[in-house]
Amino acid sequence: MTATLLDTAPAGATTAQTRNTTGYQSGFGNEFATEALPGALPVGMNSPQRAPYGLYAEQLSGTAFTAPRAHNRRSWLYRIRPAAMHQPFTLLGDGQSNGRLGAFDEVPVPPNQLRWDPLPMPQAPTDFVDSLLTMAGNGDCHAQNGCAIHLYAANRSMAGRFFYSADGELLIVPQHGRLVLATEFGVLEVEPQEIALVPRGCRFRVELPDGEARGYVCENFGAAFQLPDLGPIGSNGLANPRDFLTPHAQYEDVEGDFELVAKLGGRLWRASIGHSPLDVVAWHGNFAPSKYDLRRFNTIGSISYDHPDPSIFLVLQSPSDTAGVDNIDFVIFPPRWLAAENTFRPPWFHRNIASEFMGLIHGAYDAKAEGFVPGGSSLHNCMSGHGPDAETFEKASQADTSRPHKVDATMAFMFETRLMIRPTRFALETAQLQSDYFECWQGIRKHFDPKATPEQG
Ligand SMILES: O=C(O)Cc1cc(O)ccc1O
Ligand SMILES: [Fe+2]
Repeated sequence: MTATLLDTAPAGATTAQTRNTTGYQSGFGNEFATEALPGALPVGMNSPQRAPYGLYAEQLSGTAFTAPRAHNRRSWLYRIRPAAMHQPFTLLGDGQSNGRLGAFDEVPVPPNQLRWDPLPMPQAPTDFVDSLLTMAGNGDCHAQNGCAIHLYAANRSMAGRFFYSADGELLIVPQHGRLVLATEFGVLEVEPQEIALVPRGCRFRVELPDGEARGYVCENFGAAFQLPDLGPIGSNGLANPRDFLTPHAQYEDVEGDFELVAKLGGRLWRASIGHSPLDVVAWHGNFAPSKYDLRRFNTIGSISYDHPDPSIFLVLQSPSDTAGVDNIDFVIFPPRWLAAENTFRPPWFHRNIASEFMGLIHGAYDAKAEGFVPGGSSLHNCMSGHGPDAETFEKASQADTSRPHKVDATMAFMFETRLMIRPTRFALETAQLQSDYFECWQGIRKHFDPKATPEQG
């Protein structure tokens, strides 16, 4: 958390739009320092009377000024024009993309298990921001707790348009198609099986190098995601800090009739802006976007008996004010060996205090034989009974557990939250909702035989 890394673009990189191809800076939440022009970062102070190259110095804070040092996040940006320079914001349409965004307090929360097919790709040209569709959420962005869970399915790059969310940090989980996130801090390229973290307030544009893209977004209203403590696991394992990659500074010196879209209070706002806000020539600090390849996760599991709690698959946590009870846990189910002996190896039947929104990036999920497809979603709310479907139960309860088995070619994930997850009206009314999901448990057979010996199970 303390390394200071300084990188400088090669001298002469003074084109209006720099394109940095030197990769990324490594480490989760490091004190980074990066400049696209040599000497653009002031030395020894943050706010000199005149910043180098005629740049404006601007601080972006991600935590309260007085937050404990270990949690304090802020960056200093040296930019061509300050972020304040834009026309006044007005609501973008109805501020909710015609009801597609936000509003997870409109319908009662059903205790039913819910599952959805993937969103179809749009017919009309639709960029990332316009495509955002809220499936569920909880807490309150005004109170900075809880989250919103959105899907995106876009077929057009954002052009002359920039976006930021003041409501929350964005955890973007691509499922289909790559994304180029051109941010104030530099450029992140992410593909399915990678994730991106965009800090609250960070302005960015989403380009689609494959022409279309689909995925999931968890908008974290609460404390920024952090790596979990490892306890007895030791000093390595799960998601290793060095695998989080942050861009080098990269700037655009471009003027035009552009649009800045802001999300605040669950509404979208638009302002005209006469220049690209991606004009940060140098920055330093620990509040910056990053990406992480989920395939680098060091999965740890049972090598004796019993299926472990899914907290063993925790990638990132947004803590709440209660220790160990997170606002959000981001958990993955990556390829792994199952070795537990005499054990029912897939996820067990369960009801949890926490609520679970799941997505599938590719492959199949080991608790469901069919119906949970890549790009699809499921929601099992607080105390809703769920677990393996009938087919999975029959197979796994008869399987040979004397040998390890590889769960391969899969990547599922879960946004698990402390608060119950409230689906939107859209989520409950869309044709993608699988009305027959409950059927997957109806074929479960009664095996109970009070005359059997206990060993016969
Ligand atoms: O419901 C699910 O499939 C997620 C899950 C997986 C697991 O291995 C244990 C508990 C749990 O909620
Ligand atoms: Fe579960």
